[in-house]
Amino acid sequence: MDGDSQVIPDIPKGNVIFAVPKKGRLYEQCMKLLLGAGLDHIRPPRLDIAECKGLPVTLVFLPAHDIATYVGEGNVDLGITGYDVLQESGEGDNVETVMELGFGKCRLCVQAPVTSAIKDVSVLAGKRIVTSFPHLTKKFFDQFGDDKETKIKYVSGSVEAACGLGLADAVVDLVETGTTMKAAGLEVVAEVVASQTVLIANKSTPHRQLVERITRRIEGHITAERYLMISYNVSLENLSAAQAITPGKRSPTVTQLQEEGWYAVQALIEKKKSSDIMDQLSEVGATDILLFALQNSRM
Ligand SMILES: Nc1ncnc2c1ncn2[C@@H]1O[C@H](COP(=O)(O)OP(=O)(O)OP(=O)(O)O)[C@@H](O)[C@H]1O
Ligand SMILES: O=P(O)(O)OC[C@H]1O[C@H](OP(=O)(O)OP(=O)(O)O)[C@H](O)[C@@H]1O
Repeated sequence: MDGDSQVIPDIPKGNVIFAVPKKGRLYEQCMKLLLGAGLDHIRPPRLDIAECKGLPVTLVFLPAHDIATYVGEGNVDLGITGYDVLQESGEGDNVETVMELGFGKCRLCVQAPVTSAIKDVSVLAGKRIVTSFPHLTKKFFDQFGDDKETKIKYVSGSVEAACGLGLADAVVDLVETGTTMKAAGLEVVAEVVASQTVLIANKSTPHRQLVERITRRIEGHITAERYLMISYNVSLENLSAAQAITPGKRSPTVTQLQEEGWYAVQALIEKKKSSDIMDQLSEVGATDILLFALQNSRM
């Protein structure tokens, strides 16, 4: 891959080119992630390109739906987009999924009007389907054989409106909470693919070391967001019960206190389980239970 892009000029030679969504659903969380990973940058007004401070990384802001194609074709080294977009792009052979990022979770589903009461998705083979994911949709309906050629039409957004407007018998669209689907009088008939946001890299990037460094930074930030450090004191007789509640990522740190028969324990715990864990520790006799946020981490 050629480091100096033909797509956007003025990219310093040797820089990693990292594509992130320029707007839409994933934008805010991607910006938070970049900041947390120390990829500080200033984006000049109206420009879709920014240099990172202190690292040879150029950010390019692109539509989420195009990012897998750029990474697959090698114009860009690294990218953040939905797993659904990666699958739709057909670039799986050229792109490595480096890491799942834990947000943007949704399901690409075949949806039909509730009034049609379709339970078996195969009855939609050969019918009119509207979607923003035509390749995945074709692949899905191909399982029912070539004889029933399903008529797949692409629209760029508001897919849920297609049945009500008479353009489609069913749609293939994303579902998260189901609010959009229900409001349009649709229901899920089948799941095509489950998705979340992923960090992807071109398999032949010449910047492997820098890509790995950025990956470790993002991983460190995600761990710091997902975990808390808990610390407590516990007597020897209750130590093993308490340790079983807080096994830590590898193992808890156990230190003997000056007071005979008492120990201080520190361990990482999942943020979402922290209240339950504190209750359980208290129940097995732990005292002085404290929780600390992590600023950042490297595992
Ligand atoms: N409701 C949702 N919940 C969770 N993730 C979603 C949802 N809708 C979309 N996504 C994820 O975000 C990605 C980008 O979707 P989005 O609708 O923001 O597209 P866009 O092209 O970036 O923006 P826009 O539609 O505003 O042009 C999707 O491919 C999917 O992975
Ligand atoms: O299950 P829900 O929580 O309702 O989310 C699903 C909706 O979110 C996305 O659309 P978005 O709002 O991004 O707009 P779009 O239709 O223009 O893509 C997706 O295409 C669905 O329509």
